[in-house]
Amino acid sequence: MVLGDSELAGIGLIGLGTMGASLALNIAEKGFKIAVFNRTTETTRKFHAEAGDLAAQVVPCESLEDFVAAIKPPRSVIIMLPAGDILDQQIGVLRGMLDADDLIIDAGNANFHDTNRRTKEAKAAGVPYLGIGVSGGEEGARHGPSIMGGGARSAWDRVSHILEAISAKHEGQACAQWMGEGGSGHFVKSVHNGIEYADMQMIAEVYGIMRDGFGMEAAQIGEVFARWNEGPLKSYLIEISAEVSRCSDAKSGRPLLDIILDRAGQKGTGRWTAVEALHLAAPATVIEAAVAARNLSSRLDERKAGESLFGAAPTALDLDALRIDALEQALIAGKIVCYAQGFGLLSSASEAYDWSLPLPDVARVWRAGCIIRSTMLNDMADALTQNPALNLMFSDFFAALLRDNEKALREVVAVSAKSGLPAPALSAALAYFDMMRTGRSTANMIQAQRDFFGAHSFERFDEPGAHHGPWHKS
Ligand SMILES: NC(=O)C1=CN([C@@H]2O[C@H](COP(=O)(O)OP(=O)(O)OC[C@H]3O[C@@H](n4cnc5c(N)ncnc54)[C@H](OP(=O)(O)O)[C@@H]3O)[C@@H](O)[C@H]2O)C=CC1
Ligand SMILES: O=C(CO)[C@H](O)[C@H](O)COP(=O)(O)O
Repeated sequence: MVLGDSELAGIGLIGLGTMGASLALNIAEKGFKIAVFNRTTETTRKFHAEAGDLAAQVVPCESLEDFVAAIKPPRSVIIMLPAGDILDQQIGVLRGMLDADDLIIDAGNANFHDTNRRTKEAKAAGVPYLGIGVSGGEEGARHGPSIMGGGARSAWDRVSHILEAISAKHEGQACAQWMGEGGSGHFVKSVHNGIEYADMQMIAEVYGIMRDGFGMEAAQIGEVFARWNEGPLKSYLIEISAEVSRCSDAKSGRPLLDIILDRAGQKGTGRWTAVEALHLAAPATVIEAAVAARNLSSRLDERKAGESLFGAAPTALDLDALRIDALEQALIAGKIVCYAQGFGLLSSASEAYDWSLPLPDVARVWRAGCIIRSTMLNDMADALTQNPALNLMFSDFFAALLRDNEKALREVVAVSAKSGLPAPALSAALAYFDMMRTGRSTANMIQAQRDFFGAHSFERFDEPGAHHGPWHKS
């Protein structure tokens, strides 16, 4: 296939799966001619055949050679494949066919350590590389995702007009931004996903209280979520929780939610976030609890064995013991804590990796297009603009909101604990809140124990320096 100059595409995309296909159509729709390639040729043909009016903007390629030849140099190529070795293999093959100034953009989810490595490898080879996080699922990719860029600024500037054009807009502002060097964009996306896990888990916990504690039907629960979506919790995840709760199964006529197996999948992004939080000693306990809850959910047989052994927890709640409103308020408080931890983690990483992550801009980029978009993120952007270094929980706006809702979080965690209804993420949020407002903690006991068994020393309130105890060991 030999194309004339005017027929060449301005950009290329490899991987026409859920995200890649939607992103390619979005790019085409915004007026950029795009060459596409997919491992399975049939998918490329089908994609082009179904592109409708946009087909003219798409150059379908059945070989990588044709794909490379179809893009105008210096080329920009987006790769939208599963994370890991697959990506390294694709980069390896592609790089061998590209020119030195051709830009490769990994737009899939990636462990930021891998992106750091790939960026270094690209730099050593003198070729440009970007790792960008894209959020919004299939719909977002098609009509406007949130985009978190990472890599050399000069490489970002080459394609920023395209990425901004295809991104979601919040009050006219593009939700696409360069976050910093190397793997920073993928790190921000990873934390986005960690927060996504935590938001989803906390919603699932209040769903459990309504289902198992209050004995509410899925449709009734859906009405509650829909109502909450008109208040401070207004967000995409609450909106879709209402929708999935109200959905019926065509086959059985039952609520679809009631026949979905309670075993959560995961592709690893939440785990990457939790692992990195531990690595950086940044408390992200709500995210960690959410990742653990997914891991635990997959142990279906073990959970069933546990139920046979210990009996299911007594779950029936006295409706008077808890108000539905308290669940909404608990979610508000839990959400604030979770985001405070998420932004704290970003701040720790920014310092550790010398990134200068623009935290207010992270909040801004998350306001539209992405899975965790919510009205609260607008207030977070404002609070972080005032003071990006301050724990979000301590900002005037969120401190006031926490004061109003903390009691309900405590009430919900206490009642669920007493009733045997698991609420690990909400409990983690409450424990963090309580620890963060305890000036005199119990770590003096830990220090004494450490010094006792390992001569690790401790500090004193009344004297500087390192001290040892007069421990009498037998
Ligand atoms: N789904 C989502 O909501 C989101 C996904 N992402 C990320 O986007 C990326 C793509 O995800 P998604 O579109 O959902 O995935 P899909 O499973 O829908 O598509 C995967 C794509 O990768 C191709 N592929 C798989 N294995 C190979 C291989 N060994 N060599 C070459 N091509 C291969 C597939 O080609 P073939 O047709 O030949 O199988 C297909 O085009 C991932 O990194 C994911 O984490 C990011 C944000 C949201
Ligand atoms: O990045 C995403 C959303 O933002 C993807 O949908 C991702 O796959 C979600 O993570 P998991 O599969 O682990 O639930």
